[in-house]
Amino acid sequence: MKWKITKVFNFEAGHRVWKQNLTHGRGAELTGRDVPLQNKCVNLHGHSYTLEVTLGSDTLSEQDMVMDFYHVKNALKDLIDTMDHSFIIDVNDPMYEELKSLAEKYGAFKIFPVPFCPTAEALAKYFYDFLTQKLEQAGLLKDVKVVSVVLWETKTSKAEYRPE
Ligand SMILES: Nc1nc2c(c(=O)[nH]1)N=C([C@H](O)[C@H](O)COP(=O)(O)OP(=O)(O)OP(=O)(O)O)CN2
Repeated sequence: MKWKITKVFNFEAGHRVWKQNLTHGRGAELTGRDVPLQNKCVNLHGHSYTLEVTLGSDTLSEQDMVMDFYHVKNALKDLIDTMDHSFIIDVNDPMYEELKSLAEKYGAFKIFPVPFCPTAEALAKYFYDFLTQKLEQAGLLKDVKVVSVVLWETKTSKAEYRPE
């Protein structure tokens, strides 16, 4: 694609990687047996997420833009506002029902249910699919595509989803 633009978003959210399995998961062979393994990401914890959304096009609009950054921001604004300060939880997580009833009982925290373990990889795809659907609904997909979504979970860890 000839042009690419990137918009960056920040939000805070909690989650837990209930599927983390450092002992038997992919790559376990790379960590020495003598290293004490702690699946610390199964704990409820939070991140200051940074989301980088890249759109691309081979043509520019009448305004000489791929798309105004303002519109990119607004396409994701409601979703980001909803996820901000929420607890992102997999509906398949064994703790889901209990955490959901706690959230309902006390009304003290909002949960954001998703149908997958909320790793950075899976969340990056979630944002990709959401934005692609928005572009499709607006009839924009013939001109503009989502090129990639990068999600920073910590200062040292990010995941990228780029299907092509
Ligand atoms: N491939 C993935 N691995 C891990 C994910 C993930 O989404 N994808 N997530 C986690 C945890 O959520 C964790 O909070 C982040 O992991 P990690 O980078 O290991 O965090 P640290 O702060 O310990 O990193 P340091 O660089 O050692 O400070 C786990 N793995």
